[in-house]
Amino acid sequence: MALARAFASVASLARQGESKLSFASRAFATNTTVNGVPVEVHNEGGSKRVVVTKTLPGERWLQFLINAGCRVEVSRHPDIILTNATIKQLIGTKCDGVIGQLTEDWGSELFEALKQAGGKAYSNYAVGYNNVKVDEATKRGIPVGNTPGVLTETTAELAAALTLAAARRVPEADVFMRAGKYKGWLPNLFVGQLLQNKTVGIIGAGRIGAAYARMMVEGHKMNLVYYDPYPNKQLEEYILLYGELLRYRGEPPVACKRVETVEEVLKEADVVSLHCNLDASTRHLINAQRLAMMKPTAVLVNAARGPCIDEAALVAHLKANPEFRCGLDVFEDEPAMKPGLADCPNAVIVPHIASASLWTRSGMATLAAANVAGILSGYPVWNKTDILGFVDKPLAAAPHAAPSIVNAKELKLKMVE
Ligand SMILES: O=C(O)[C@H](O)CO
Repeated sequence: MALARAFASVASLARQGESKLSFASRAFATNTTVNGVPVEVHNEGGSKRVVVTKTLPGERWLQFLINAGCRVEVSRHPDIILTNATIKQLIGTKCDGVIGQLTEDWGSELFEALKQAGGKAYSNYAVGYNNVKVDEATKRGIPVGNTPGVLTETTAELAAALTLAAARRVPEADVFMRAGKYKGWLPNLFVGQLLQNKTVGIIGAGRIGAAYARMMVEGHKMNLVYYDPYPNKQLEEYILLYGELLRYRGEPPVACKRVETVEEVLKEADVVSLHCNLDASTRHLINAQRLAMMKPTAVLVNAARGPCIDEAALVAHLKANPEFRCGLDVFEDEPAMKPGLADCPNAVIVPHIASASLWTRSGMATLAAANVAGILSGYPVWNKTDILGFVDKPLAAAPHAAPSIVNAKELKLKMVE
């Protein structure tokens, strides 16, 4: 405990030191326009030009770029989703690196513009990169960064929040209260589903899926059934040990089972949460046929990517099965919803906020900046799962590396040993 407290106070002192530094850099920011697009400029005299397409949270990320000698231009364009035309205006004729958003279309057009401007690095401000055609970047020799490791618990927590909110009908009850409809306690008012001792299913047992599974198994003593092409031995061992603890305490143990097909998860689980990447094999992974296999009282959660679910089929299923519930953080035609979804009281819907904790969003900014700064500084690629050295340690102690470059192998970039 004492050690943990000491560590926390050192980390907090380090953070205070950093924010003093960064207030200074914020104070020196100036506003200008680039090809008609308003931008905020930091470290005006920096020799490398880095464009950031949206304002990012936190301060530490800026220091990574400034320390690497970058002039940083942050777009102040009022549109929430920038068009390729606007991004090309921002890139202009000389640009060394870009930090872009998951809402942008990073394909041949933008990577060609970046290449023509002398660009050497791109980082997505996200762990997912289905908006990036990585082969188009690789073809042009441009490393592509992403931000793994800081979203895990935050995203899993939101998936768990959606699960509970859907199972226990929290938003419906909230709306009812605000409408002044509550006239007194009733045995049948907003009766939902108990999770304890039921079965949670996950599709995709990577970092986020496993964190969610642990939360649901440990928090609610649920059994786990999962589908993933690869077994997650760590997760299985964790649940086995937790089961042993329960057995030792005289309680029924929890069980964990990996199955060969998505269908087995859907048929067996009371709650199913998606934690897969979006690619051709997972587009409409959940369709009308598979929805029909699920229990009529099941809860379906998606904090991965919208197109993993055929959303029109889901709307039809929600309407036909009022006891079926879903919790959605992402949508097939984001930011739009399929017609009818907003009218389904059995759907809990939030605007892609699974990673929206301050620590995570600041950490994502730091990793994205460290990716671009690292590549522009000629550093090797970190290629390890422990990225806390970039986000939580004093800045001076951060590794001299680019934390996560998804096409590092294809580009034969040097890795940290
Ligand atoms: O891929 C990501 O990083 C998330 O979807 C952002 O919330």
